[in-house]
Formats: sequence, structure tokens, C-alpha cells
Amino acid sequence: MELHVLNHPLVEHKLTVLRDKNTPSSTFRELISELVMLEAYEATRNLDVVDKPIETPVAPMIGKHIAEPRPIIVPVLRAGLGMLDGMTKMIPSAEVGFLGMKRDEDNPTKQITYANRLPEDLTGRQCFLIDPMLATGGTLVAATHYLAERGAKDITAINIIAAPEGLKFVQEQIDPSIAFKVVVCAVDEKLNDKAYIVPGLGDAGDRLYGVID
Ligand SMILES: O=P(O)(O)OC[C@H]1O[C@H](OP(=O)(O)OP(=O)(O)O)[C@H](O)[C@@H]1O
Ligand SMILES: O=c1cc[nH]c(=O)[nH]1
Ligand SMILES: [Mg+2]
Repeated sequence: MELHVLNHPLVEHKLTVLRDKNTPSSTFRELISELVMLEAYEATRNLDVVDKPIETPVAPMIGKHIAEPRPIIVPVLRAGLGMLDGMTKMIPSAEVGFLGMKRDEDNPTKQITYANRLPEDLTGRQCFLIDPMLATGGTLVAATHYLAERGAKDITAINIIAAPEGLKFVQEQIDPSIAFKVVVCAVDEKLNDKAYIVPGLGDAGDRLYGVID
């Protein structure tokens, strides 16, 4: 597993505003979108491209173009949806698949998968799993298995904040034959007794969309 932590003053500034409990949902949504665009720069460093001959107004040249099959972005609902608009701005030609997963808060290492809308065959596709929080790592492992069962061999997870415990769990659980990368803005201190990231930012889904249960 390859881990990239964005070390950048702009990221640190935006993250601090994001974490602040007094930041309203409207600003929280904008910041998530801006942060994922900055992460996308690192996350897409190995995006497959092919030569593309074009003519500028001055001369012909061979440029680069995103290769087929198109990359696929998979937001993990709900909170991952908050990162979708930033990702599709950065890769407008990507396809989007959906995975609805929710932690069982009475047993946070368990997830309930309540929705999926993904191509059956992901062979040869570069996949980008987006979800703001990597806490116990259970959701990311389950989502990665889901994609791997469909043939995905190149998966990049883009999270805003990760916990060290979750990163360790993911590292242990992901099949080493998968090219697997995790890009995060910060690795926090620890999990609390409810498996929330400390200091974290609280429940990302609730801060984006409100408390529904
Ligand atoms: O690493 P884990 O311990 O699995 O926790 C991380 C998961 O928890 C949150 O989703 P949540 O279950 O709160 O669902 P929501 O997005 O609908 O709020 C978050 O968006 C991740 O999907
Ligand atoms: O801190 C956490 C842990 C899981 N899910 C969240 O949204 N936040
Ligand atoms: Mg939630």
C-alpha cells in the first residue's frame, strides 16, 4: 500500500476551517470540494494517458489524452458524495459508480451495504474510491473488496482524514496483488471509544447533509 499525505499550507488552512465545529454546512461542502481537487492532483499522478496528435494555431504536436477505458470514480454514500463534484471537475471524462455503505454505529467495524450501481466488469479500469473519513478502515476494506471482486486491480482511495488504526487495518487486509494507493490530507492522532477520529471533524455525512438517525 502506498500512502500519500498532502503536506501543504493551503491544505492545512482549509482543513482547519473544515474541522471547526462552528463551520456551517455550506462552507463545509465547499471546502470538501476544494480539498478533493487538491488531492486529485496527487491521486492521478499515474493516470493512464495516450498520445494524441493535435494542431495548435502554430504547429502540429503530439499531446496526451486520458486513455480508454475511462477511469471510474466511486463515491461511498453518503459522505463520499460531497467529494464527487470536485473529482468530476478534475476528470470530466471519468465514469461514476455508486456504493452505499453505512457503519453499524453499535458495532463500527461492521458495515451495511445498502446500494450499488457499478459496472459488473472493472477489469483494466483505474478506480478512485472517494470518502472523507478512514476511521477503523472497515468501510474502505469492504469497498475495495467490492471493486476487486469485479476485477479491479488498480485502486486509489482518496480520503480527507485517516486514523492510524484504520491505515494499519487497511494495509493488513488489502490483497498485495492490487495496486493500491491511499491519498489523505491528514493522518490524525487516534480513534475514540466510539471509533470516531480524534481530533477529526465529527461525522462527515451529518456535517454535509444533516443528522438523519
Ligand atoms: O473507517 P470506518 O470506521 O468504516 O468509518 C468510515 C466511514 O464512516 C462514515 O460513513 P457513515 O457510516 O457515517 O455513513 P454516512 O456517510 O451515511 O454518514 C465515512 O464516510 C466512512 O464511510
Ligand atoms: O470520525 C469519523 C468516523 C467515522 N465517520 C465519520 O464521519 N467520522
Ligand atoms: Mg456518517
